[in-house]
Amino acid sequence: MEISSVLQGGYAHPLSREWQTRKKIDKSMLMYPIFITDDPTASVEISSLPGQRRWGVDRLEEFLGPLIKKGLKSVILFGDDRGSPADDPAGPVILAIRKLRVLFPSLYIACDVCLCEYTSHGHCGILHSDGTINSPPSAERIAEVAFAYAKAGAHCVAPSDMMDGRIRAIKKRLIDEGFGNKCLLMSYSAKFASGLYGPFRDAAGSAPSFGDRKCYQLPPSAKGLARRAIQRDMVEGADIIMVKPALPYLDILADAAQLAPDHPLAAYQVSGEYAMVVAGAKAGVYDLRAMAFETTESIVRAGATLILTYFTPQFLHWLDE
Ligand SMILES: NCc1[nH]cc(CCC(=O)O)c1CC(=O)O
Ligand SMILES: [Zn+2]
Ligand SMILES: [Zn+2]
Repeated sequence: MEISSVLQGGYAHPLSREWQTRKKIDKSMLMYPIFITDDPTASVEISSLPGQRRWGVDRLEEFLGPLIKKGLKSVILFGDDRGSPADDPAGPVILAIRKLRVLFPSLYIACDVCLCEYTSHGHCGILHSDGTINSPPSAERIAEVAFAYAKAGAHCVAPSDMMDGRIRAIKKRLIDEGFGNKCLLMSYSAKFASGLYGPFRDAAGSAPSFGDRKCYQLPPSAKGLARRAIQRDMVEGADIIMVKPALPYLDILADAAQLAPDHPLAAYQVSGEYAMVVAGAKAGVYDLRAMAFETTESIVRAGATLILTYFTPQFLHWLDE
């Protein structure tokens, strides 16, 4: 089947149908990033991300139950486990997907797909012996992991690796396996090599052990590359286009809204943006709530229909006031 003829994966769920329209910030636009660790009983503070924790599978009910009562609609799962492959059936992310589907049938479950949290070198793809990226097998491996998450019950797979060809490889794999009309494909399309991922790399244990990610994540000033990546991913079958980080890249978000007016648009307010807003408030520069709203409303104004943010629990509360 032609990749461009399969649209149903993008609106198979009531929540992904909501993301098809642009509007003011509301609870359905918030996707909460959570870190699943391999110790099932763990609940461990992440010092670089104030207020956020790593959670074991057995603790998810007490953690998410109250948030779902307040209106949490969706989460995106990140795993950290250098000792086992990303698609290990007993790995933390797959166990969490299965558990959440049973515990909270209405919760929309997206999964970040990458290799860096699971490889010894901490890079997002498979490397040649000289340390450069080997794209074709990387895309195939990423597609295999994405399919494993879809099969476990994920509503959405979201590759953050930035390997060339992975969107086509994943979409094709989902279609070939009969998941084309069930699982949404959200592409981290315009993902920049940013200094704002530091707290996340701490949390997920995914800092590269040598070198950096500049050969696959985009140079911060490369507007043209970002536009080409967005257009490429639309052609390859992405159901949602994402820009990441959010606040320093609002022009890219506005470009994406213009290049992809018919796609839902996601923005990732990343770990360093969150840490920055919290730190500024703590230093008395501004009020936390006011600045959380200002930054998020700016992201929506630039064109986002979906926001991945660590402020989600606080917004669920603030939006009720
Ligand atoms: N591919 C790994 C990944 N997936 C999401 C983030 C960043 C998320 C955040 O900072 O909140 C990163 C870090 C990176 O690429 O270095
Ligand atoms: Zn990742
Ligand atoms: Zn990665």
